[in-house]
Amino acid sequence: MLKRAVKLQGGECPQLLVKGQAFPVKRDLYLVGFGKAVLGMAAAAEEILGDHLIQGIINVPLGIQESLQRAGMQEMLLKPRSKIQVIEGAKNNLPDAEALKGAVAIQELAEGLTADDLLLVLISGGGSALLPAPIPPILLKEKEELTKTLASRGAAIQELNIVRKTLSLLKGGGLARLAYPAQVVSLILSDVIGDPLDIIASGPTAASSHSVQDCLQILAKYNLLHNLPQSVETVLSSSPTKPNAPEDYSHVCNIIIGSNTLALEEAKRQAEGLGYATLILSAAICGEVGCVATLYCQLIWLVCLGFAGLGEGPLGDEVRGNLRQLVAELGIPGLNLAKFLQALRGLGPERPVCILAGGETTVQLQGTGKGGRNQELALRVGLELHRAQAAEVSSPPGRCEIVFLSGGTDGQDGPTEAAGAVCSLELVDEALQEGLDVEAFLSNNDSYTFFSQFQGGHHLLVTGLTGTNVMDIQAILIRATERL
Ligand SMILES: Nc1ncnc2c1ncn2[C@@H]1O[C@H](COP(=O)(O)OP(=O)(O)OP(=O)(O)O)[C@@H](O)[C@H]1O
Ligand SMILES: O=C(O)[C@H](O)CO
Repeated sequence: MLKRAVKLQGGECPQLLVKGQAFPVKRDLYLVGFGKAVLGMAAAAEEILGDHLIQGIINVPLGIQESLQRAGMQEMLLKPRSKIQVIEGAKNNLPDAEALKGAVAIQELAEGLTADDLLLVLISGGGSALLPAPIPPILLKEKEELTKTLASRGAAIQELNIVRKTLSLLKGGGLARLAYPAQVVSLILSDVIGDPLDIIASGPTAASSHSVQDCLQILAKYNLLHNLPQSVETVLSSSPTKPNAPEDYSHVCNIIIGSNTLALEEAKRQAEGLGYATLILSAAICGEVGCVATLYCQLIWLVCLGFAGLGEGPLGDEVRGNLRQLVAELGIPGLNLAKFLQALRGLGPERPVCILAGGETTVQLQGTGKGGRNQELALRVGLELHRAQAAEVSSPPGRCEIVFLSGGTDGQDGPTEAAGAVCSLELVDEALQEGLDVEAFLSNNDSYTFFSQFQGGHHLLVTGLTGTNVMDIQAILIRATERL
């Protein structure tokens, strides 16, 4: 994605070109980065920048270089004798001493820049844990404990990162302020619904749209306000001790070079190239995984009804009513369901249909099994389709072939080596023939174990680390299997 967005134009005064915007490289070009996908971004950037790059520092997840090396993904690794220093840390996405060391090094580099320098900042998901910079006297351990407790109490990423920004020297625009007066150009892979610049990796180069009040409200919401460490009380009660620097961000340009929306648009182009009539439902799918599975099943049923010429009848009306209720329950931001359903009406059985969507579901873990939200979603869709078919007491209206895929774009899904999984209408029956009870696996959140066993693991989606991280993607393929 970075190679598509970034070019360097040489000459008397080199220009960094990013998605049509030009930034003069007046003197020296520096690079910093932090996030799960930043190593691959830095490898691409290094190739483009060549000798123009003076120095770089990137903070990446512990062990990522070794795992990419083992996977033979050389294009995601820096060249030998690279000018970019790599610091690995934040094991299990939690800030640690190594990540703190890297954050200090990045802070020192930024503070030393002049008005003639250009700082390229590479940001991706996982960046918050990889750029810890607690405002003194807050200790790293205190900040880590606070954010871990918030997460365990169900705080959304937006809430987590508002608290992180308030307690950080570098988040919430702090890095950009420290880099002043250098030109700052941030290249961002968004892993947050809606691509909010000041929430992605806690917005180190974006003006924060939140206040200490917002932070206090979040801490109160999760019953944390009255047992905070003294250091956190001190910071919250005094005006944030950010370095004196201009409040304006005219020296900063934040550019999203990868997002779920961009990924879905590319997937749409690919699907249409394969002959599918393709629609994008949303890049903001959110909510409990079971409810989202029901939403997808109802959508699939509506397409099958349409193929059978029953879409405009009472059955179709019933399904559309269910969809409106589910979308309202999930609270999917920006989804215009009426417009989507209107577009769906235009699809007939003469062409196979592809429905694309993306975002991040939530899974309330009840069991002790192994899995991820994408594998769980695929298994739940398989079960929902089976139940809908049983309720229809026949095969789906109009005899359709259905395939559902859900995958994490970073190539990982939960603590497994799978990125996600694929299911079909026949999954539950075929599993039963192998003695596998889908409901039992789901009740134990054990989707990985199921897909590893079912049909020799062929329904597991295993991509390896992809070098990007723009949340999760779902693809639904529906084909009429007989002339209607
Ligand atoms: N056994 C399981 N079954 C279903 N979902 C699980 C299971 N174990 C963990 N999860 C879910 O996986 C999610 C963690 O996924 P993952 O490790 O891919 O990190 P992530 O949240 O996607 O991080 P990033 O956004 O940086 O990639 C958690 O939200 C958790 O609910
Ligand atoms: O690092 C983070 O804050 C999350 O991945 C959201 O960007």
